[in-house]
Amino acid sequence: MSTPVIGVLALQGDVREHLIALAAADAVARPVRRPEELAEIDGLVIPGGESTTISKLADLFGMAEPLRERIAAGLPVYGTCAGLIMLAEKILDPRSGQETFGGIDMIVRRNAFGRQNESFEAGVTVEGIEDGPVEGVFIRAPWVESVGAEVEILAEHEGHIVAVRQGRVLATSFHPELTGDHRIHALFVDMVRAAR
Ligand SMILES: NC(=O)CC[C@H](N)C(=O)O
Repeated sequence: MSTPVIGVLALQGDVREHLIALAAADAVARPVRRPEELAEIDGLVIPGGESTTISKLADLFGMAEPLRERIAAGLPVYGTCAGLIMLAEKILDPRSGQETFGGIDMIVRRNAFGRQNESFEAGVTVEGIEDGPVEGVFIRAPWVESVGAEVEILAEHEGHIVAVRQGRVLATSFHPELTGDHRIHALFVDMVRAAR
């Protein structure tokens, strides 16, 4: 089978780190900014950054609606941090005008672990990831406040949900793309392969 092509939503955030991690996990990775580029990818990563900005730019670039539709139609997606927020059905504390793409039946709380200076790293045991915990880098990280019946909880940190999966959509509160450990990207690449 040919190598899957995975886009990284390149409106704002740590796009480059995801491109590198995906390539290391044996995918063809490319930045995606325009609606027509969605037709050329087998899966999509929504990076970490600032979800209010990503939301605004997605509207401006005409990406919000096409993306919502592709995700609802089964496009495999992985969101980290701000990307996790963009995949929620509901944000507890949205900024005005902040909208999400949906994909996971969950309610998230932005900046739940504290502000920038309260960023931290911690080992996180993730369901389905072998060979020990991953290094969780939490930067103004959200947590998942609650999930619907279809959502699998893959990891918790201090009693808060920090990794989830619903069908072909995966999300983590933390940033594996910043660690050089590509196991979670490899899991996502496997999900994309299985969906083809
Ligand atoms: N590291 C991050 O992606 C931070 C997310 C940011 N706090 C937001 O609400 O979008």
